[in-house]
Formats: sequence, structure tokens, C-alpha cells
Amino acid sequence: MTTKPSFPADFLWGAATSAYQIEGSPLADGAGVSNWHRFAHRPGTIAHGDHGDTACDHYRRYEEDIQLMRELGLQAYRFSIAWHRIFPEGRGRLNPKGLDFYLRLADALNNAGIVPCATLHHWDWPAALDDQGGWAHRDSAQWFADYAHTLFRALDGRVKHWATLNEPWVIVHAGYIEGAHPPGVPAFAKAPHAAHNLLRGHALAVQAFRADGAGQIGLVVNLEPKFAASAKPEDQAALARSHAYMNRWFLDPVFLGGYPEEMADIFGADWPRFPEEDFKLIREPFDFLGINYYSRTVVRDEPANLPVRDARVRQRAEHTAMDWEVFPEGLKTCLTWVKQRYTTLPLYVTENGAAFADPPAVAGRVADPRRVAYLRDHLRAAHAALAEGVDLKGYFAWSLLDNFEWAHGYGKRFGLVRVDYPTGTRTPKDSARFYRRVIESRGAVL
Ligand SMILES: OC[C@@H]1[C@@H](O)[C@H](O)[C@@H](O)c2nc(CNc3ccccc3)cn21
Repeated sequence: MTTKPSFPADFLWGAATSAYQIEGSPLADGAGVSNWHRFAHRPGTIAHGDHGDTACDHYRRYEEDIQLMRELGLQAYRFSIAWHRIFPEGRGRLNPKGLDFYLRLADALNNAGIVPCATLHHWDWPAALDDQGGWAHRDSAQWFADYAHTLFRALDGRVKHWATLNEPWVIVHAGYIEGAHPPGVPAFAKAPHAAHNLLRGHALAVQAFRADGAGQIGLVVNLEPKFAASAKPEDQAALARSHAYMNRWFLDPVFLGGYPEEMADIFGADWPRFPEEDFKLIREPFDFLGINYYSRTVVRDEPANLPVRDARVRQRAEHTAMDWEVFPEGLKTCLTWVKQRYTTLPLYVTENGAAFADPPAVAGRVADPRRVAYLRDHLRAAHAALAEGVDLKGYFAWSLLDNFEWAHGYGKRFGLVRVDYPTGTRTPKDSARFYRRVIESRGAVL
């Protein structure tokens, strides 16, 4: 007889979104041009020519969406703040109307009994900062810390749960290695500097929070367990490079004080020597780690695939619409690996979810059995990690709403709630109803 999972009474159940993916109104109320607004309007960058000019129209429909959150039984909501609404040029002139949207959002969430969990930077920022060198510019760390400090003071008393960065690895890999995200031009030699300045900015923001903030502050990383396709030494070496590149590049410095040795192998002559005092700063302690988990990858050696010289070996298993393998045990693997290698800090699953080819709404229902199964199996894995002593404090489903899936546009639907474009009509999917029952039963229905 298997015992039914039971999550702690204070476990925080939420859903997550990000500003550019849902808000729309990119230039409203004095907002500046963002990197993603400019990039998405560059022909050929986004599937189907999609962009975030309307998205889910959340900037205008946030009260309706908060009512949806209440109907789903959410206890918390993870959202991001659009820097370009606050400082249209990136620094200097503050735009009060832009700040006001987040004051209204936080007040409405608190009034609804939903914990606001704000991410300061989820990839969108003023295009002006990219024009001044972006994250590769050493001053970007201070630009970020100054922006963060302004928000800590402005939202004091309204927001007590903060994350500095969402997935710095993606900002660097997609933005500076691939060029698939802004700045949009591959700049291999700049990537290590961008990564380093993101970490410096995170630490400076934490120091600003210690001075003028209240509550908890953390960092959100994407983790993806890596497995070798074979026991051959070359595949084992590819595994070590791939694992270091995606999973250790940022966590080793913040928790262990230095970069993985594989980084010098991957970047070769383009791997810089950083000042020792930077590593002391980057180790600034914070309060929790957010982990975004979606899938795992099986890798083999592939010398032609620069810079990591690895290749994915597609598995005979279920895959999502993103062609990501469904691998629930990988969530437990990530959680236990972080506890074993790095820290006993509180952990949150800050993103977990899947895109599937959902059917349209019929009579107010959207049947998404594969997403129900995905959530069920990953929540079981999360509970298994809890049972092994991981201090897991909460779980945020990605995403509350179908939304703008970056370079994929609107064709990939991750939401618990379907959004029909362009009307913006919201329809809770079966997975939303399932998630509500999970929250109500503290996991007993899993
Ligand atoms: O792709 C789904 C979500 C995305 O919508 C979120 O904005 C972002 O935080 C997010 N991160 C991942 C996982 N990380 C990742 C790894 C490799 C390439 C792209 C994303 C998935 N997602």
C-alpha cells in the first residue's frame, strides 16, 4: 500500500509568468523600448512573426487574472518586473507610472491573499542597456543593483519574496552564444564576461536588499540533469563538459567560490582571468534557491559541436511540444544534487511545466490529460525529494497562462489556463482543476 503524498502545511503553491511573455502594452505609460520589444520586431527572429505587443494583455487584465488565480486556489504568484517600465533608459530617470503598475499588482495580490513573488529580471530590460554594452559591460552589475535597490524601497511592505535573476544561463547561452535572444548577435568571447557580471549584479542586489529590503531574496537557475549516452571515455568527458556548462557554471561560483575547470576547456583562450575580489562578492549569501526544471538530456561526444563539443541523444520516451523528454525523476535528481553538492538553503521549484498541443476550449473545458500526468508525476518526484530531506518550500507551475514562448512565439502552450488570441479569452484547462485539487488536498490526490 503506497502512502499518499502529503506536503507540509506551509508549502507554498503557486504559478509563474514573466513580464514580456504576458503583459503586452510594451510602451504604455512612459515605458522605454525593451530589448525584447526591439528584438521581436526584427523580422525573422520569432516564429510566425509573433511579438509581445498584446501577449495576454495582462497589463490591462491583471485584476481578471488575479481572480483566476483565486479560482485556482493559488497561494502565491511568481511574476517579473519589466525594468524598462521603471527606468525607460535603463538608469537615471524613474518612470512613476511604470512603477505604479507593480504597486497596483502587488496590492491586488495581497488583497486576494496571494503572496507576490517578484523576479527583478526575467530577460527583458531597456534596449538602451544593450546599446551600452549589455551584460558584457562590467558596469551592468551596478546598473542592475541600482534598479533593484529602487524596487526594494518602492515595493517595501508589498513584496517580501524576491528573486534577482531568472536563469542567467539562458541570458548568456541564448543571448551571447547562440544569438537566439537579445542582443541577438553571437559574441562568444563576451559570454564569460556577461555571466560574470550577471553574478556580480546578483550579489550587489542582495547587498542592497540587506541594506534596504525586507523579506527573502534568492536566485533562480535552470537545471537539467545530464546523462552520458555510453560508458566510452569520450562520452563521459562530454557529460562532464555539458553538466559544467549548464548546471555548474553559475552555482559553483555562488556556493563554492570559483568556476568549473571545464569552462576554460570550453572557452579556451576566450576564458578570462577574473579578479579574486569578484569571487568574494559573488559568494554573498542569499536566502533561497529557485530551481526551474523541465527535462533531462542524454549526451554524447561531438567534437564539431562548439563550444561544448556535445550532442543530444534523443531518447525513446514521451516528449513535449518543445521536444523535451518527459523525465519526472529528473526533478528529484536536481533537488537532491543541489542539497548534496551546494547548500541546505530552502529550495523552491520556481518553474515546472510542459507545452502540449492542447485542443481548443469546448463548452468551457480544455482537455489536457498529458499536462495533468506531467504535473502529477513531477509533483510526486518533488514529494520524494522532500521525503529524502530536501528543504523544499514551494512549487510554481509554469505557467499560469498560455503566453509568448520567446523565439517560439504563441505556438507553444504551457498554461494551466488557455488563452485564445487575439480575444484573450481565458479558459482554465483540466490541469488547472487538477492543480487546485492538489493544493486543496496538500498532495493527497497525487
Ligand atoms: O520554455 C518554457 C519556460 C519559459 O517560458 C520561461 O520564461 C523560462 O524561465 C524557461 N526556462 C526554461 C528552462 N530553461 C531553458 C533551457 C534551455 C533553453 C531554454 C530554456 C523553460 N522556460
